[in-house]
Amino acid sequence: MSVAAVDARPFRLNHLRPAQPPAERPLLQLRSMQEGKKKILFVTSELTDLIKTGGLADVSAALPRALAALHDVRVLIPGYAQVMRCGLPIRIVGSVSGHADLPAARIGRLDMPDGLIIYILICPELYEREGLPYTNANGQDWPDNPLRFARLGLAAADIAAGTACIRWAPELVHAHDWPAGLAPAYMHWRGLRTPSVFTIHNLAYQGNIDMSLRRSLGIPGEACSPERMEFYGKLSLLKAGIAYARRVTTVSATYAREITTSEFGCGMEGFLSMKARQGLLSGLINGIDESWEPEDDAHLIQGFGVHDWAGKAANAAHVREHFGLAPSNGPLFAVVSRLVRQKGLDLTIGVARNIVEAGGQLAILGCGEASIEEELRELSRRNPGQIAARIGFDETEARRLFAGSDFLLMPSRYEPCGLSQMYAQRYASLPVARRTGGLADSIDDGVTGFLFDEPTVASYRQAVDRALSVFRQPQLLDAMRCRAMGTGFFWRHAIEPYDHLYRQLLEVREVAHATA
Ligand SMILES: Nc1ncnc2c1ncn2[C@@H]1O[C@H](COP(=O)(O)OP(=O)(O)O[C@H]2O[C@H](CO)[C@@H](O)[C@H](O)[C@H]2O)[C@@H](O)[C@H]1O
Repeated sequence: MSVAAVDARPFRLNHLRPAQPPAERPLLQLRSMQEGKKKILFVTSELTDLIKTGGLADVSAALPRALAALHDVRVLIPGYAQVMRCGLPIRIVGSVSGHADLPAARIGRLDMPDGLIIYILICPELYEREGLPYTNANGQDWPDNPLRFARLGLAAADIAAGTACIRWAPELVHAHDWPAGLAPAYMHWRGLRTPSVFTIHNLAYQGNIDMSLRRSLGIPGEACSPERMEFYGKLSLLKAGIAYARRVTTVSATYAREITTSEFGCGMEGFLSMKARQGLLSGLINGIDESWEPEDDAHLIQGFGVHDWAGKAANAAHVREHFGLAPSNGPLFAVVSRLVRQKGLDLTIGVARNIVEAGGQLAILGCGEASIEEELRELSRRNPGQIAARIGFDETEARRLFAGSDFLLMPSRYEPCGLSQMYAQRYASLPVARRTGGLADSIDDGVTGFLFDEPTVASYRQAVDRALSVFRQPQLLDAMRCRAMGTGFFWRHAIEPYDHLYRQLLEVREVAHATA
């Protein structure tokens, strides 16, 4: 999850379809499914429908919808200016009182057209300002972020305790990334028995704050130890989530293992290893929502299906024209990415010449750190007609790039899961990616994409060469594209482990109640 500066425009409200129970399910079974539905509150700082800076927003929007057939999942999100002016009615349904320096706030309810219920934490002095969720327009963190996201965590605890007066109380709270890390903590400090799950989408963003803020956030003294949320002399909101949640998940099995090592653990490897040994840490791979359908995606210039590459070519022609690339029959490589060090753009700059010398072209869409943006602009200036970088955030162009490109470049230094490589495969663009995290778990090397091991230009170049070689073999290219399109990483195939986890935690709770 990003703290980098990106545009956060509202997205099409209807592009996510709710998961439907299969039509042939007998009525009785459906009724018992309804009865078995558990009330779950997602706590998140981004949601694609309303505000997005990266993959967290996609998961926060798609996973509750995919789970809707099994559970009553609702979402709590801060009432940023972009959320408050989303154009849909927000009804005030409750309120939460102040605590320490956290101001009182109101709870609004937003019913999305597809039925998803979103609770909005309305607190104008904390959230209604021009800028992005974590930063101002210049990319600097909001100085009151500790207060802003502590308020989010405490509101979740208020809702779980039933003190927010919204006439709905979750049986389980699922908090995401550091901005929601204090939700399980406040629940614990309030003595609530409602179980909580905390998901790490990106361990590198930790929400570490000054210890002197403890009192103003209403954090008790017991929290300031290495077994809790103290982290090298600071208080870490991410570590609070890990410490106090009943279970911790991250977004792929490989990343779950990686973060217990010093290479990927960002200083928390010891703490996470302990959680893993206790059986409290697991990796559940992300999915993609049902809108990723190349045959009828309204964003595309022309739809296409397997073996039918005319539509793909139409999108490629559009991309070339839109990006100012010369007409060509050569391979088209794409980058759709937040521009941060994690994503390895420096490595892509290192292989760019190989691509161009082999007759390939490169179209880059992204935004983020100013220095990386400038390096990419410079790369584009040096290779007119062959390499083009568009700095910005654009959902439609991103989809057209996935559809029009032959290969997607994703040389991430680490990647908790990654969604872009899943979108690309669905749209028959073969990912060239580092064998790490969710990239290793979602790309079948030589079958649906190309993996390389070391975060070096030399290792990456070998994978790019393999991609170029496949491009010269149309039958093999066709076969790999068809296999990639068939991988179908849809959420409907990925929700079962979440359902299992929720039920496991709730059963433990019911047994504890029964024996109390
Ligand atoms: N300029 C641009 N214009 C339009 N769309 C753009 C864009 N730049 C990026 N995107 C889109 O933003 C999303 C990025 O999601 P990723 O999962 O690939 O990475 P991110 O690092 O943000 O997410 C973090 O959280 C997710 C969710 O768990 C993990 O998958 C991931 O590994 C972790 O780093 C994708 O939907 C992508 O298409």
